[in-house]
Amino acid sequence: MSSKSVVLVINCGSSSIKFSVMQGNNCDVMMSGIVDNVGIENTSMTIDKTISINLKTGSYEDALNSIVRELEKRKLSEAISCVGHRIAHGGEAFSDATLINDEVLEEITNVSSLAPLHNYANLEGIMAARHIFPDLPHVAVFDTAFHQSLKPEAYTYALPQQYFKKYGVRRYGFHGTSHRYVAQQAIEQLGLDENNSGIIVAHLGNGASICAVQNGKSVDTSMGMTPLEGLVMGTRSGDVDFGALAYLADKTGKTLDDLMFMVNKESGLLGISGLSSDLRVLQKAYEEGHEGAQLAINVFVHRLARHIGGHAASLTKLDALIFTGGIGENSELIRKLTLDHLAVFGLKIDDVKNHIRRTGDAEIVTSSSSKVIAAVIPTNEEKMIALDAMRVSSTAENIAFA
Ligand SMILES: Nc1ncnc2c1ncn2[C@@H]1O[C@H](COP(=O)(O)OP(=O)(O)O)[C@@H](O)[C@H]1O
Ligand SMILES: CC(=O)OP(=O)(O)O
Ligand SMILES: [Mg+2]
Repeated sequence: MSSKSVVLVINCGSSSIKFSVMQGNNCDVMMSGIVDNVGIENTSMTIDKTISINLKTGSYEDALNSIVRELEKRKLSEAISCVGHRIAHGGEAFSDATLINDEVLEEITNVSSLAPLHNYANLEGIMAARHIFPDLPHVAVFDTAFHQSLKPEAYTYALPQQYFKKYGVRRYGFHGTSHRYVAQQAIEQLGLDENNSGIIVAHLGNGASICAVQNGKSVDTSMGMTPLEGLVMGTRSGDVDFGALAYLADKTGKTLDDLMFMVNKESGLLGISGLSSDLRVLQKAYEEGHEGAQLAINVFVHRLARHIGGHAASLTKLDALIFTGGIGENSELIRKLTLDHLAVFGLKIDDVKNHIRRTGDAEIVTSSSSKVIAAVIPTNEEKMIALDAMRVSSTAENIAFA
């Protein structure tokens, strides 16, 4: 491997580290993997979806060191030129990817209580990686950055303004790296005009959100101050009347922590179906007539369609609706039910195109008479993070990526 020509991308979750090593010139993936159960029992690493290794349970740094040993075996660690880190929340401080230094770390720490489930783990990853690779540039890529273009009317909660001014309580939005990547791909692959286009991206994974993209910029999004607002998700409730939760607290004696756990971990597809948060399981049960699975999928689709309709109102025109994420890319059923629900916008699904296996490029799933195009575009957050890491570190450190 030629010297300094690859990028390491790290995404530290609450108990996992996802990583990718990419070639700097074309972002081809040379190695990728995940360490599961970091800091708990049964820590294990899976590499390239095929190799499974049991690890001694330890800290994030121990887990990262195990990853580095695997990189060394493949003679990749010497070639790393920069490290890109996914950070969920950047608050109002960051509207673009940023080279990490002590000041930036402090800023990230300051906003981390806004997304505690994600940011503290992200921070642990940065600390460990900086310790292991002290001489490399580390770049933070924020989920929230793409949504910093939202106007006050889109990000303001109708609460007393003092809470925004004093505590930063406002909508921030998430999955921005995915929305940005997919919107760029949609403009390129569907031949849209970057300066006159309206796109809605539906990122549907375990976490799910909608983004309205006008002329390449985010103008509205369904997640809020935390990644809880908006769509029905695997285990998250999405929108719910706060009055309902206050009533529940009163009736059951549940504390705020109990309720936070319920709406984040026990709700969504899992809570409604009583069966699973995994859409593959629910689809099978739906076909077999399981009432909970049918209700969960119907509520998911209803909420999704309603948010798509609402987000369309934040655009000046609607050219395309793009499905992405594990569900958006793979679930023929969810796309079919959602597009049928959206007939009011003149969307018409083509069942044959919707059924065709995905290839990696934009694939249109609507018929030629549909007033709006709907397409599937696979997301690639890791690639976007790698591109950002190279862009930011090459400017800052004068590195050329061959
Ligand atoms: N072939 C498939 N058909 C339907 N749903 C799928 C399929 N493959 C993955 N999914 C769903 O995608 C979701 C996970 O999405 P993903 O984007 O991988 O999640 P994460 O947000 O954790 O990255 C799960 O609900 C899973 O059931
Ligand atoms: C912000 C967020 O919801 O992320 P994820 O989908 O990875 O949970
Ligand atoms: Mg994902």
